[in-house]
Amino acid sequence: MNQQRTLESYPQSMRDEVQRARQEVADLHAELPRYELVVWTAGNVSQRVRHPEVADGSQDLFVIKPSGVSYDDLTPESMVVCTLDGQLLEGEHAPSSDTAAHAYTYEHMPEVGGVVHTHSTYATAWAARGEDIPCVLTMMADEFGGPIPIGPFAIIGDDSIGRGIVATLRESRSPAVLMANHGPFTIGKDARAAVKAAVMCEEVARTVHIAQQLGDPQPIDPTKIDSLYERYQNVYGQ
Ligand SMILES: O=C(CO)[C@@H](O)[C@H](O)COP(=O)(O)O
Repeated sequence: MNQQRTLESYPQSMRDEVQRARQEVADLHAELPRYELVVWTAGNVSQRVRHPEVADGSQDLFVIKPSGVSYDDLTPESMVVCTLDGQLLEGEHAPSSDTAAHAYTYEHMPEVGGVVHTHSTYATAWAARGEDIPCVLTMMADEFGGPIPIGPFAIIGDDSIGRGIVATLRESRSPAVLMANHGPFTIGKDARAAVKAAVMCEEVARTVHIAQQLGDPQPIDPTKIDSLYERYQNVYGQ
């Protein structure tokens, strides 16, 4: 009989990594209301936990927010641990309603270590319009390497949203996708990078919207976008 796996069946090194991820994901959720990216319980953050002894990723897990729990009540202990097929492995609460989307993204993009979903106002307004955010700011070239793409309309409940995220982001350098009529999903090497992408996505969505009210924003030459992206991704910072 197929034994129901539990976290206890993983080595201590993995359980230690899961505990660290619980703390990081709980802490990072505070950034979403702090940057006014969510209202009530909307939005969610997750982080992949790579199995230290199985390099092919097949035994990775991820830690995600519990569904519908107030941000004020989120703690490391309330976070939910899931397998890459989106099944609950450990947790007292039901996982986020977007768990399938996060799981599909981790399963099909092994380089992704963090996923974030928000309903931030300006990015979601662009998602409602069904239009890519054009790359007219150096900050967009830096962080997104080009336009922020629109993804397909997909209804929550199966892996449709995840499929749309992966299909869109595989064709773009952007770590953000605006799922049509829904809102932004972002990815990163870890959850903190995905949260940063969500913050920057909302910032440029607002600025480009304002620019369009003032006139016609001027596109940036693609070679300049490449140069800006390479610098920011490989030189900027410490
Ligand atoms: O977009 C949706 C629902 O359409 C979700 O992202 C909710 O806004 C947050 O759900 P939980 O993570 O609390 O289940």
